[in-house]
Amino acid sequence: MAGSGVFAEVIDGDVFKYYADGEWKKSSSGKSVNIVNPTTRKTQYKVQALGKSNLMKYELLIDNFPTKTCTQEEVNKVMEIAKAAQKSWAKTPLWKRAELLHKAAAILKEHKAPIAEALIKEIAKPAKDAVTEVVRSGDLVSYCAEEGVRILGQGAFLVSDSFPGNERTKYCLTSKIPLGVVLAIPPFNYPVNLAVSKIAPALIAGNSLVLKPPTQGAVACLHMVHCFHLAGFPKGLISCITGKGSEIGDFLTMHPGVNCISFTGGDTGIAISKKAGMIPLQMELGGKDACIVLEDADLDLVAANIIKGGFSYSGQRCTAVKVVLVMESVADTLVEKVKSKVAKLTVGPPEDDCDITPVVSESSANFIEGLVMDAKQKGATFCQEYKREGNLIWPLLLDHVRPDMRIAWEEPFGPVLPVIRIGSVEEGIHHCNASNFGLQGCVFTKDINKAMLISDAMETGTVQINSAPARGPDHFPFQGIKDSGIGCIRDHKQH
Ligand SMILES: NC(=O)C1=CN([C@@H]2O[C@H](COP(=O)(O)OP(=O)(O)OC[C@H]3O[C@@H](n4cnc5c(N)ncnc54)[C@H](OP(=O)(O)O)[C@@H]3O)[C@@H](O)[C@H]2O)C=CC1
Ligand SMILES: O=C(O)[C@H](O)COP(=O)(O)O
Repeated sequence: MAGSGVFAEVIDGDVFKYYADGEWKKSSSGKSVNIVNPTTRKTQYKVQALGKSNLMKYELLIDNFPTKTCTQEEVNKVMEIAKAAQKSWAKTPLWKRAELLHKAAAILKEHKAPIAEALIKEIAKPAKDAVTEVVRSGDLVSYCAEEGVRILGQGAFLVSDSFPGNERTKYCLTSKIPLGVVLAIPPFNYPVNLAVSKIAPALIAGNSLVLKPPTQGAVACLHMVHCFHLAGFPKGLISCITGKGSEIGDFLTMHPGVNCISFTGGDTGIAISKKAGMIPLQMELGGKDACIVLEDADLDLVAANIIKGGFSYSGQRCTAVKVVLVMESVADTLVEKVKSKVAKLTVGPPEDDCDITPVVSESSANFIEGLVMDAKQKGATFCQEYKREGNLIWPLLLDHVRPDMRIAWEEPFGPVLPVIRIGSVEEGIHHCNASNFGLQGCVFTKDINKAMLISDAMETGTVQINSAPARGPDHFPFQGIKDSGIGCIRDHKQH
């Protein structure tokens, strides 16, 4: 159970502690943030928080750090310690860094049950998917350790006479060096996996790491961090600061002690990019992944992939299929096939491992409902009746969606999928490229030549051919373009 057994020291009374300097601590702010269970809509957990009063002092802090409240001091201390810990970590042999990461991965996988439980309670992730997220995260940590040893173990040797006008009078040796303190901010939908995808590469490369977990998902993250603690990483190398992003986000992202920010989330990432100073940024942001369906496509395969791509974790994936662009001549058949599969999706609590579970928050459910009502008002065809109870929204396919509807462009992050009927492939590509997002997309056709041409024409980081968009397996390159991200490995088309 979360907060018990080896995790007992992570909690004090009913409030989870934050992690700094190799210890679990209570913030002297005396404040906590409630984590609301999306299913029961009641407080499930509490974590330490920076209070509003700290935020009011924020401007003064940015100027010259004169007025310190306790929690400001706590964060500053974390940054100071992280810097010091990084210096000696960078001198720790690569193989030793890898050894510790392998150990953390094993501990993480051993303790998957309580971490998965937190994912079920905090973000309503279906039970099996919650376990998968933890196991996949452990595997990713190990993979980073293995690859890191190889990649970081290599450098380059250059000689001067390979450049015109030079004699062989100079040699150049290069190797990869750490950045320093990396600030990692993952989103709610994969809090553990998208945290370790930042933590493991940063650590193997000799950086220290300050994690600001998403509020929904914070308890799962704290448990994950404890696995790194149990593995025996040096004090101060990893810290985990909890609190609402809206309250502590600016303070952290503009902190002078931070040397790199790795962020995954929504538009917040664009705001951070504008505010952060001249430091490397890695941004994995939203998407409006298009699924282009040609006349010759295997429609059973398409329907199965639309269900998997559009409705897994209730559509709360950046890589979810978020708009279907289907040729008019096969649209009726495809919509019927998808409709019959939607009818088979189970709807209910994550504990029962239902396909469709409550979305993360009431505000998220309200936002989704707003998109649905806009589409209704503008004449979209509802393939199912719209139904909502609390945060639980039944899966909904909207046919005959037109570009003047918000759902044609906006990311619902919920189990609602628009279908736009197109008269030509060019029309589909045009819609895809008119989006401000460019994360992934997919194309379904039996003609590989057409598939390659269309995937080249789609302005997205990745295009899957005859398969739904997906980030995993986790070692595949993953990069969004336009408003979907910067700073990751880019320009890959998967087939
Ligand atoms: N491209 C990709 O790889 C992925 C992208 N996403 C995208 O993430 C979004 C959904 O995730 P969601 O968690 O709602 O995204 P948000 O952008 O709302 O939040 C992401 C993280 O940022 C924190 N945060 C909030 N405000 C600030 C701030 N001012 N400064 C710094 N940090 C802040 C949040 O903390 P708190 O929770 O406390 O508010 C959370 O940890 C979708 O748009 C989705 O497409 C999701 C997964 C993968
Ligand atoms: O939010 C997301 O979409 C995750 O990064 C998805 O990972 P997956 O596509 O491998 O499930």
